[in-house]
Amino acid sequence: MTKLQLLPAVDVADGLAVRLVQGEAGSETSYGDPLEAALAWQRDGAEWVHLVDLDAAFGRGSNRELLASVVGALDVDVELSGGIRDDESLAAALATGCRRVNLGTAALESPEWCARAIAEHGDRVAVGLDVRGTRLAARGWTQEGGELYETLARLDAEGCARYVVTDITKDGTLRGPNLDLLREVCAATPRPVIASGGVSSLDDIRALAGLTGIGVEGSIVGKALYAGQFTLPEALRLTEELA
Ligand SMILES: O=C(O)c1ccccc1N[C@@H]1O[C@H](COP(=O)(O)O)[C@@H](O)[C@H]1O
Repeated sequence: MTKLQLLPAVDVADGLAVRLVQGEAGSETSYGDPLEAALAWQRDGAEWVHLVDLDAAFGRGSNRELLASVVGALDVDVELSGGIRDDESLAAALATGCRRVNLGTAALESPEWCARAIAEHGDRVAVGLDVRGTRLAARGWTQEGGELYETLARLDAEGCARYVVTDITKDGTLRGPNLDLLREVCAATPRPVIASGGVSSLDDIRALAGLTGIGVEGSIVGKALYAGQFTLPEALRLTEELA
């Protein structure tokens, strides 16, 4: 079995590391300094950190300089997302030295711009497919963004290298990942998929590792780590054992 990558999440709102429930603004629990959180994941053995500017995703502000300083302080790969929607924000995000950026709203609202970004930057661009049922969500998950499988077909045709698939209804709930959704998305695209939303236990990590053969490359883990459901070293050890 291929080793499942784990991407501990650091979502930032108003300068603090937070976790939301189902992406709802105002539902956050705060976990302090984002740099401390990211460095803790790195010390615990993370090979990736998933770093999100929630204020930029909601269109209510920006933590751009803070996130750039977090990326600069880390030695591990960073997937950076939130508010990357035009040439200027894309250039600034890539200039942080992150390994890749994750486009959400722009992939749905500015398909031509997104296609150009994919063509220019290859696998430094992933697209986040934030899903309720089979409908996509944009702008901090507050706006309707079209049909999942139509969008996936379009992005595949444009050469999108990778997808980050979040079941919004699971995110931050500790209710387990949506394995059926992941199976369906993997059946619909040949490109690798990063799973996101709902991970609550080492059994969930085991179940996700069981999907590497069909295209699940990794999983974002957020609330479960912050809430102490398991530790990152335990989860990393499990992915090694299962590989
Ligand atoms: O990650 C979250 O918990 C989250 C919650 C609510 C809205 C967005 C969220 N995250 C990520 O934001 C980017 C999308 O940003 P944009 O649409 O490109 O500005 C994407 O990674 C979402 O998964």
